[in-house]
Amino acid sequence: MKRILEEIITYQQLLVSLKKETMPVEVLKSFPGFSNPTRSLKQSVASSEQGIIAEFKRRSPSKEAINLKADVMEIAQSYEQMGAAGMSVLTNQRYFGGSLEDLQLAKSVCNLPILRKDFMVDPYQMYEAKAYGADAILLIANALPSEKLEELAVLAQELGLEILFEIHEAEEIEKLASKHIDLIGVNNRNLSTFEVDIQQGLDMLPHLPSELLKISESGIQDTETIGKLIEQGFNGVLVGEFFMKQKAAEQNTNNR
Ligand SMILES: O=P(O)(O)OC[C@@H](O)[C@@H](O)c1c[nH]c2ccccc12
Repeated sequence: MKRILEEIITYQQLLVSLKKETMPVEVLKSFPGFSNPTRSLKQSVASSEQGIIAEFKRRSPSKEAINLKADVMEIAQSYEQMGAAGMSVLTNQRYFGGSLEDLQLAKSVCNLPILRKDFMVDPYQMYEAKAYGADAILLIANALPSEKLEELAVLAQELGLEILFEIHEAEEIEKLASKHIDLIGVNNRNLSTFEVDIQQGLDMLPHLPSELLKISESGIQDTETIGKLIEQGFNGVLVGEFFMKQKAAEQNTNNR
């Protein structure tokens, strides 16, 4: 069942071992991004009405093409104009058609806090995230053992990166101490079957620590659903495909 997730993790580990050779941590530390102050995603979500984290995603394993020709700078600016609280950028090339350069470009053209959306498996990726301008990173409960999650979280915090901790089942919250969590993401999509169940995410709300900011992630396809999720107790939402498809449709009409 966990096949695709396992495949991605194995691939990530291999990729990281190659990158460590070509771009050592010492080099990453010399990137200008390293001295950037953090734009707080947590504060931005907390002070925003709907806490929208808008995602940049060209394709995905569950959908293939979403918006292959998307221009990251244009979209970053339009997300900011639309009033998003933050932007999530997929940096995974193989499965999502994204890159760290996309993240760097997004960061450079808007003032939104930027989340590096990727499968984090190694401390190296924390340095990389910081170097390319991320303000926050994603840690997926289901992807790693507790000890590894903690190791990555400690380093991320040392580097000034905030943490969005993603769970799919309420019990997974126990895999990482809340002192390491800035935002908790409830993924409505099962990463093994790709099935989406927004109600299941809503049902988890009473089981989550009340002091943490809660984000409903994935499968949100209209503004009514955003309103409903916020009304029922989420502090924010993470929306990718819906916005990226809208942008693709706008592009088509403009080019006609
Ligand atoms: O495009 P959607 O259905 O609105 O979903 C966005 C986001 O939640 C999704 O991309 C996502 C959630 N968790 C992830 C982990 C890795 C990669 C991607 C994701």
